[in-house]
Amino acid sequence: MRIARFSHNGTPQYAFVQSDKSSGRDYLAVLDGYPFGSQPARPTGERFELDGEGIRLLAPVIPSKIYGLAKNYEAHARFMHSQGHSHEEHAPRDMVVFMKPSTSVIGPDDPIVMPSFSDDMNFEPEVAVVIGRIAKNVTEAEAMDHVLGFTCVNDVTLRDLQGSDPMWTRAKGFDTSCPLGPWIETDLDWRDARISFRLNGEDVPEANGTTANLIHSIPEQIARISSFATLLPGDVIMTGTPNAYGSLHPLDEAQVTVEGIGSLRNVVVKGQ
Ligand SMILES: CC(=O)CC(=O)C(=O)O
Repeated sequence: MRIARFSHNGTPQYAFVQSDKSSGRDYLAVLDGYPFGSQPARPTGERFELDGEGIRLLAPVIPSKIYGLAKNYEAHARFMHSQGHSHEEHAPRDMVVFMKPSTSVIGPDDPIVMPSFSDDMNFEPEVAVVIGRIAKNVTEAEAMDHVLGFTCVNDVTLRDLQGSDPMWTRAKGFDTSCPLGPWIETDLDWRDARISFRLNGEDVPEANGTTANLIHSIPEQIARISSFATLLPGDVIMTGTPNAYGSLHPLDEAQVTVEGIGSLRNVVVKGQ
């Protein structure tokens, strides 16, 4: 099932994304509430065409917290090293977790604003986990019961500041650094979710990968993070960049695709 957050003439609402087989069109079946918690939201009967007038998809959640995994794929760790962005040739054995603030989140088709204080902005396509139920000290075996679903994320990173600042707070936490969407897919094969990236409509095969190659699995990530912080409904975990990253410049179109979810598209604009 696909759960989208959208606005119709400015009012944000949740909906199931449904395909009408006879017309071949996609619809938003409006829900009577929030898709988290013990009372499941139900369709109200109202529906809109997905590409209808006045309809805009929004980031599927406004998380209280966004965690990110760094160097969670061996291919990515090796790529970072080959670019001179990391001293270590291999991925660290221990999990490396960082955060982005909620103000970094943007939705599908929202602009990524390249800050004037950076000359080196990179895309990082990833699978994002959306938490559905409070998770505190959960085991790996229990972890997936706390997940609502999955979405696409672009962990946009200012590589120059990642090297020069003592922390990654600016490099990974600036406004618009977390494009998220297009919706939450609840039925993903998360053990082998295929990630790909297109830049200005062209495939970037060296950025592609699959969650089958994760070093720390999704249940392991949830268990570890919930051992030091309470994960709330709507919180997001970015599971890691599978492979190469690359540069983004003003006017570039960045498109993250996860097979079984869909595509997240954003255009870069120059900031102040
Ligand atoms: C150091 C990084 O930027 C690595 C990262 O974010 C990743 O996904 O891996």
